[in-house]
Amino acid sequence: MRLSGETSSEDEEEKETQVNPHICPSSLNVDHEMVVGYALTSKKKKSFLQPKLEGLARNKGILFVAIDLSRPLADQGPFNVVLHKITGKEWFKIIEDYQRKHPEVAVVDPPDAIEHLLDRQSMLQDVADLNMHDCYGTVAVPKQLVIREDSQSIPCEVAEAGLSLPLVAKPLVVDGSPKSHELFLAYDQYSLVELEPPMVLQEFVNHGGVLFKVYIIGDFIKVVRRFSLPNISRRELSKVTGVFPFPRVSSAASSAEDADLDPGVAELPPTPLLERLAKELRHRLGLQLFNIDLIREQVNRDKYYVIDINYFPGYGKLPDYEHMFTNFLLSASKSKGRAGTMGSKFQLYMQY
Ligand SMILES: O=P(O)(O)O[C@H]1[C@H](O)[C@@H](OP(=O)(O)O)[C@H](OP(=O)(O)O)[C@@H](OP(=O)(O)O)[C@H]1O
Ligand SMILES: Nc1ncnc2c1ncn2[C@@H]1O[C@H](COP(=O)(O)OP(=O)(O)O)[C@@H](O)[C@H]1O
Ligand SMILES: [Mg+2]
Ligand SMILES: [Mg+2]
Repeated sequence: MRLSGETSSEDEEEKETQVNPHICPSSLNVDHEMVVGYALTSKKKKSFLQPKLEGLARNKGILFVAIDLSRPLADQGPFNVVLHKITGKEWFKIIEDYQRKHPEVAVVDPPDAIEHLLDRQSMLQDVADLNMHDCYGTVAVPKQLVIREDSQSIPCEVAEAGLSLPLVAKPLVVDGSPKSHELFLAYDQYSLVELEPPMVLQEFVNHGGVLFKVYIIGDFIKVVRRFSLPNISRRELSKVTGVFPFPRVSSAASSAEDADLDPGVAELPPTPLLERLAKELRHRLGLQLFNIDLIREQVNRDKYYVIDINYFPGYGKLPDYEHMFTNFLLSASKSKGRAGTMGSKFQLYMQY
């Protein structure tokens, strides 16, 4: 279905996407199949809700409407789908209450499932439990240790846990703040006392300097290559001491898609492995929108490690995300509608 009065002219299409997002959808004179309420930070809105996405969505009968955080959610809508990426207990409670009162709405995703990804220890727990050994490769988590307080005890704890150097030190909590992405490389365990807990210490894995970002949008999977930290040789390790901050090496600006890479490094992970990993994690995490940072061990090329999982990542930089996302929204809304008559327990299973 289309918005009424729609024409094929690009200019008009552009104008129509500018519909005031604060207008109550029921008051709009439009013929839309579904309304998607969204609560996103201005940064996320800018990177995700691009005119091309809004235009394509409108052609498929999907209208995006901004949720006004200063007004009760119950007074807004009606929505078929609610998309959100706002952290904080207050918002999580609002969205949970809303889902209880409106089981017919597909809330993407449930706050308790998102919360699981806000801590770098619980984030990787489900991968550790996966037991993926015979699927064109093995998928694991690098050995890691959580330090909650008292940095003086770190050298002992690292030795007791049997962690091998070098280590990557990552803030335990991931809340979208720049601080939660301030990571360090540690060449010796004694220098770790300089760092500020709470943090995770994770074994560094040589992986040829390229990382795979595996994007999941419901049933859709898309993988891209990004540059990452280069290998660290034994020689370098024996000569260097200290902890060193490093910048966001695998951001969108570090795409390795067009780089002239060694074929052994560039080769994408096997599709069956990615499909199984994505399916298992969707099910175990109870999430539809996330990405996985995956690296392949340099020496043992059928060994993969998940090092990071991000909720509602930067889809806007993914080629063709508009098609995948709009199709996902249509199916999320439909499966919720179908399952709505079958009781809420069943709805969850219907989505996987
Ligand atoms: O933790 P890592 O692995 O770095 O993942 C980040 C976060 O998902 C960021 O989202 P948020 O800031 O909401 O946490 C996202 O930024 P955008 O939302 O601006 O796209 C980044 O996109 P890239 O910049 O494409 O990497 C993505 O790489
Ligand atoms: N265990 C590891 N071994 C090798 N490189 C790693 C490891 N952990 C992180 N990195 C590198 O550090 C980058 C950032 O780490 P990540 O855990 O993804 O944190 P963030 O949430 O800030 O993206 C990764 O993209 C990768 O380049
Ligand atoms: Mg990452
Ligand atoms: Mg991350």
